Amino acid sequence: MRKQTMDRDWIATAKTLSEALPYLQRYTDAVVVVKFGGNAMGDDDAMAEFARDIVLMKQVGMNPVVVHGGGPMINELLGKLGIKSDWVRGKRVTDKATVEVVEMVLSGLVNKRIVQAINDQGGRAIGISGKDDDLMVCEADDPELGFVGRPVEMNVQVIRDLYGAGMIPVIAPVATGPNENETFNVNGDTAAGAIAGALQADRLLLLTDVAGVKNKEGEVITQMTPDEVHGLIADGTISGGMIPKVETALQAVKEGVRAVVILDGRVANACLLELFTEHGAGSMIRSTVPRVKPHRR
Ligand SMILES: Nc1ncnc2c1ncn2[C@@H]1O[C@H](COP(=O)(O)OP(=O)(O)O)[C@@H](O)[C@H]1O
Ligand SMILES: CC(=O)N[C@@H](CCC(=O)OP(=O)(O)O)C(=O)O
Repeated sequence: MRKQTMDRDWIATAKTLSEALPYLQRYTDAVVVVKFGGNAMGDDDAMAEFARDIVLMKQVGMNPVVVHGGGPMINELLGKLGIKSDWVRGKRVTDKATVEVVEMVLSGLVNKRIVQAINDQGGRAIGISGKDDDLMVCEADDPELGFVGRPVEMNVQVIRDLYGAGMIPVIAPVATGPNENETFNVNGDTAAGAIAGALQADRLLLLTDVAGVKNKEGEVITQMTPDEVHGLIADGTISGGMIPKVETALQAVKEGVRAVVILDGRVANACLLELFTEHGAGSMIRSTVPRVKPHRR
C-alpha cells in the first residue's frame, strides 16, 4: 500500500519536474517581484506554503523580491484603538495617528511574520521598508488622502545588493518623503509595481483573493494586452479593488516589466504553478500577447 502511494507520488513528481525543467532554465537569474496582499495571507499553514514557494524560487536560481500588504491587519489594530478609516478610490485616507499605526503594523508585525516564515523554510529573508536606504521616496498622492504616498524616486540598489548576497528582500510599503521626518502609507500594489518597474523585473506577481481578472461571464481571462485592459475598465467589467491592481500592472508593463500576473494567492503553490507550468495561473498582462501558440509563453 505504502509502496503504491510512493510510486504514484514519484510519477507525479517526475511529470511535474519534466514539465518544469524548461522553465527552470528560462528563469535562471530572473527577478520576480511578488506582491503578497493581506487578504491572500491566510493562516500559519498558508503562510508556510507561500514561504516554501519563495525559498524554492531562490534555490533554483531566481531572485524573488517580496512586497507585502496587510490592510486587514491594519484594520484590526485601528479597530482596537478606536480609530476609523475612510477609503477613497481603493486607498486609505491616512491622518497622522493612522500613519503611525500603518507603520507599526506593516514594518513590524506583518513584515516580521513573513520574514520569519521564509527563514523557517530555510531561506535568508531580510525585512525592510521603503524607508531603508531611501528605497522609495514619495510625494503626497492627493491632499484628500493625507499621508498616502505616490512613489517619485526609487533607489533599488539595496534590493540588488540583498538578492546578490543570497538574501530574499521582504518589503513593507511604507515610505519616506522629500522632507525630514515624513512617513507615507503606500498602497501595496502601487509599491510592488514601482519596485518591479525600477528593477525592470521579469515578472510581477500580484497575489490576491480571486483567480484572476474575470470577463462578464465570470471566466478568468488568461492573457490581456494593455489595450484590452483599458477596454474592460471602460465597459465596467473591471471594477472596485481590481482597478488599482490592473492600473499598477499597466504602469509596470509601461516601465519595462516583462509581464504582470494577477492570481489567487490562497491556492497552494500559486507562484510555482504560475512560473513552472505551461498553463500558468491567473491573468497575465503584457504589451504583446502571442496569438499563434495556444499556451501562455
Ligand atoms: N473583473 C474582475 N475580475 C476579478 N475581480 C474583480 C473584477 N472587478 C472587480 N473585482 C474585485 O476586485 C477584488 C480584488 O481587489 P482587492 O479586494 O482590492 O484585492 P487585495 O485585497 O488582494 O488587494 C476581487 O475580490 C473582486 O471583488
Ligand atoms: C494607501 C493604502 O491604502 N495603503 C494600504 C497599505 C496596505 C495594503 O496595501 O494592504 P493590502 O495589499 O493587504 O490591501 C492600507 O493602508 O491598507
